[in-house]
Amino acid sequence: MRTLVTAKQMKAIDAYTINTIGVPSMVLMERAAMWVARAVEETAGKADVIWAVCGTGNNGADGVAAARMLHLKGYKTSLFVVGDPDRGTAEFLAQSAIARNLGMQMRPWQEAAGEDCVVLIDAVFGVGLSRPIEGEYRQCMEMLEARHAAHTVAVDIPSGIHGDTGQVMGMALKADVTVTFGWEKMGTALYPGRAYAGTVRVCDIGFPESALDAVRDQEEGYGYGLTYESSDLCLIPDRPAYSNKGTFGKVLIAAGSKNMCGAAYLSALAAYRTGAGLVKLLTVEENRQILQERLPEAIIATYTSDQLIQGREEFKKMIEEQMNWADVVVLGPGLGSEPYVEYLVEDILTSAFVPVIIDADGLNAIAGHPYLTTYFTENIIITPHLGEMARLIGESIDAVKENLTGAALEYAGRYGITCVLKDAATVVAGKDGTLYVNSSGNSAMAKAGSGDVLTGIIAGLAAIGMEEEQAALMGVYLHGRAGEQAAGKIGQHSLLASDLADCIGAAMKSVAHE
Ligand SMILES: NC(=O)C1=CN([C@@H]2O[C@H](COP(=O)(O)OP(=O)(O)OC[C@H]3O[C@@H](n4cnc5c(N)ncnc54)[C@H](O)[C@@H]3O)[C@@H](O)[C@H]2O)[C@@H](O)CC1
Ligand SMILES: [K+]
Repeated sequence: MRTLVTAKQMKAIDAYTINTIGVPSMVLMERAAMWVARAVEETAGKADVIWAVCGTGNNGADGVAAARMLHLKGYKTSLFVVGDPDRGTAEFLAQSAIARNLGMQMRPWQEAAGEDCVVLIDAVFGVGLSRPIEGEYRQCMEMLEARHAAHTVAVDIPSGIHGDTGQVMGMALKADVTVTFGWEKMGTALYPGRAYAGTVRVCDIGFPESALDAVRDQEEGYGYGLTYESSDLCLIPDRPAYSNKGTFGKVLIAAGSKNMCGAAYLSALAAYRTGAGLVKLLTVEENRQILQERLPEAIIATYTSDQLIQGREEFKKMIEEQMNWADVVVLGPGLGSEPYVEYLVEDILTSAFVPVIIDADGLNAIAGHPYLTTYFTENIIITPHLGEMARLIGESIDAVKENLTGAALEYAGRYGITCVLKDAATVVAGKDGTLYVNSSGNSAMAKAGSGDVLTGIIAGLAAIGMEEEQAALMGVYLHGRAGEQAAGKIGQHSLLASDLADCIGAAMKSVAHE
């Protein structure tokens, strides 16, 4: 499990370490610069020209210090400054004085035009970036972008990427390696920042772990972000030897509509592959035969759309019985948009007292009939993609994209539910402010049916005993791991959602304790 911090949190950690613990700011900076210099040395030869392009804040000061270290080791290092050097931070002024005392020239960035650069140290902005990049800064960064250095090392975060949201603030510089300090920044865990960062190295510069606790919950009102790694797969419960199919939970999947049964099939398959003991598909009568053929392991229960509208009370009773049977429910894949879907959603939400994972058309029904949110309980997990989230909150997709974590946290907090907001780096927000950013998976998973598999995985994990929020976090991670396994076998372009489901077992097999 790794911690992710926002820019504000990181600044508070800096301030606490310096002011309360008493580690001098320059000591932290010297360590930071050593890691940056080391990353440069891994690729630069003594004959290669290295540029350190530095803003006048502390990110720039890191850059100046790293350049000085490389200069002392005999590398051809040029120092360029963007912004007014006389108005730099105290650390920037101190680092500049040291560099000059050692005979280094600090030149305005405009003088770089016409010179060569093999390795670029990007130290224009760090986590202090707070507004779009314009004017001189933009001109400088455009010049750097056009220069196409063979290798770019970003200091802390690629300049131009927002430390909290990963958004490009007007423009940003692409890095091959980002050397970051203390903890990984939210802005390089989320896209597009993640695509700009290259390989992220988290380097220890002496922040004590206690700094994390000391500044927790400051400003934002919620804690740190987290992301899983391989070793966290061991959080998935064991399968006890003395057990039967009832031990591993019963999943009910309310999904599919006339001529649409693929989503229901994929969700059910994934729930079984994740370990559920019994999976029942609740769908329209037209789907019975094909689903029975595709997945004979599943129990099939059906209804007709007429039955639903005409005999509502009868229908409600049937739904209540199904809900009593289930340990976990999936609601939505492929349900379509017929008027009866609203009633189906209402009846399930009012009679289910177990975790309910709502996806796709289930969410669309809720977006179209907002009164349905009044039935939300803490058992609910919603799994919207960006478009579904935009519909749920009545915003544009772009607005959701600009602040994925904010949108997910706000919605989860407002209704006291778990919100899985699906994107290339999926975000999960819990009712109490848990914030997870996923690090597994790949673009091969961007295909129809992938979301249906995710609902099945989360349901499967809940069925084998994980608490709903944990099942959502782990489900997202495991889904990505299955995608990595499947793409490795089948290839990035050819992967199908069913391959993803079939690779869940291999992904789970990498559990440390197996
Ligand atoms: N002692 C410390 O405080 C440490 C700081 N560290 C470095 O310090 C960085 C943070 O430094 P700063 O807080 O000084 O901030 P930055 O160096 O990231 O940015 C400098 C300043 O630019 C201004 N600014 C923001 N957006 C702008 C825009 N669009 N156009 C023009 N100016 C803009 C802001 O006033 C900001 O304070 C970290 O990313 C890290 O690299 C590390 O050396 C670790 C230790
Ligand atoms: K930077």
